Amino acid sequence: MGSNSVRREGDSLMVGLGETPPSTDLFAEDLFADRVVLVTGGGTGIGKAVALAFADHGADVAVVSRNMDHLTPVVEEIESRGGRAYATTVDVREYESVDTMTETVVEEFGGIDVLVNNAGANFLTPTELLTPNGWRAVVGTILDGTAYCTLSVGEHMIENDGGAIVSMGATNSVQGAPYHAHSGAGKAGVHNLMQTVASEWAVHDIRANTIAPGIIETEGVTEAAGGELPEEILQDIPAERFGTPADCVPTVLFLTSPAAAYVTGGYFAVDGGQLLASSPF
Ligand SMILES: CCCCCCC/C=C/C(=O)SCCNC(=O)CCNC(=O)[C@H](O)C(C)(C)COP(=O)(O)OP(=O)(O)OC[C@H]1O[C@@H](n2cnc3c(N)ncnc32)[C@H](O)[C@@H]1OP(=O)(O)O
Ligand SMILES: NC(=O)C1=CN([C@@H]2O[C@H](COP(=O)(O)OP(=O)(O)OC[C@H]3O[C@@H](n4cnc5c(N)ncnc54)[C@H](OP(=O)(O)O)[C@@H]3O)[C@@H](O)[C@H]2O)C=CC1
Repeated sequence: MGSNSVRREGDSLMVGLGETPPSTDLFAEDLFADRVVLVTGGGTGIGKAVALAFADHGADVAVVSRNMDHLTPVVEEIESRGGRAYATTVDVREYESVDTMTETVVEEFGGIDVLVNNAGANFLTPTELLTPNGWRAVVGTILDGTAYCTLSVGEHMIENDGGAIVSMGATNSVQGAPYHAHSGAGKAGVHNLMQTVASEWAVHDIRANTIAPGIIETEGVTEAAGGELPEEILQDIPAERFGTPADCVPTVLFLTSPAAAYVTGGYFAVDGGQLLASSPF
């Protein structure tokens, strides 16, 4: 535990930089009762943790991605906890596929109240080695995918009296950094898109916000980093640890709940302080 933590022994509601408690210790059990939540990339990593948490708070949850093998276990897990869940495949880079996904989920659950644009892709590469296809694979998933899901589900939300959208950005969108040309540009676009949507769709009772995870330990980021997260990175993280999917969950739940009714167009880093400047001394 870092020296800046305030923590009492055995107290799960500590305030500080320790572990994030399970959302069920923080939010009402029925916070999302009668709500339908769609999580893209909901079969792995952060998306899976978010999908399970929404279900724990009463939501009907749809998880979508390209590969059913990732999704089926999440549906089974939610159903085993007594919730309702549904999975369907989608490639968020293809608008037709996205529109079919929206129709299918609306047909299954009768509507969509919350959209979590979580599907993502990344790999690290020197910019001069980035091929047009590599650019498209990443920017197509991050930016086109977020835009297509927002347009398709947004149309439905506009017709149906509102909703809340949260998109996963990344701290690498704030300033350029080596090996992130595609990912950084795509994530910057995601935040800008959420701000525009927030400004235009407030009249439709739709809120849109961006969450920027720092480095969250998942199989996806480990693969994107080339198989291992270098420990040296921890020197730049005041919390002195990598994040976990559980660290991202409460911010997603807060931003899509009525507690955030006046919060839209925002950018929320969940990064253990990674974006803060390092000491000049
Ligand atoms: C160390 C700290 C890192 C901090 C990063 C923090 C910011 C963000 C983090 C995250 O987003 S973590 C989550 C990442 N999760 C994933 O990436 C999971 C999904 N990943 C994928 O789907 C693939 O890895 C993919 C490559 C991103 C997409 O796969 P797809 O099947 O669509 O494409 P391919 O046909 O395999 O390849 C397309 C194109 O891209 C080139 N390419 C793929 N991998 C690499 C690589 N590691 N290095 C360089 N180039 C790569 C591939 O060669 C193809 O291009 P062409 O050869 O056809 O020109
Ligand atoms: N982990 C981290 O350190 C950070 C993560 N983020 C962002 O958070 C989000 C989740 O990251 P994380 O959990 O680590 O990543 P994962 O790799 O675990 O998750 C990515 C998910 O996106 C899905 N996906 C990828 N491409 C597509 C596509 N074309 N269509 C539909 N679904 C797709 C994948 O499922 P499938 O293969 O079945 O399609 C997978 O479930 C991403 O947006 C990521 O960029 C941002 C900053 C840091």
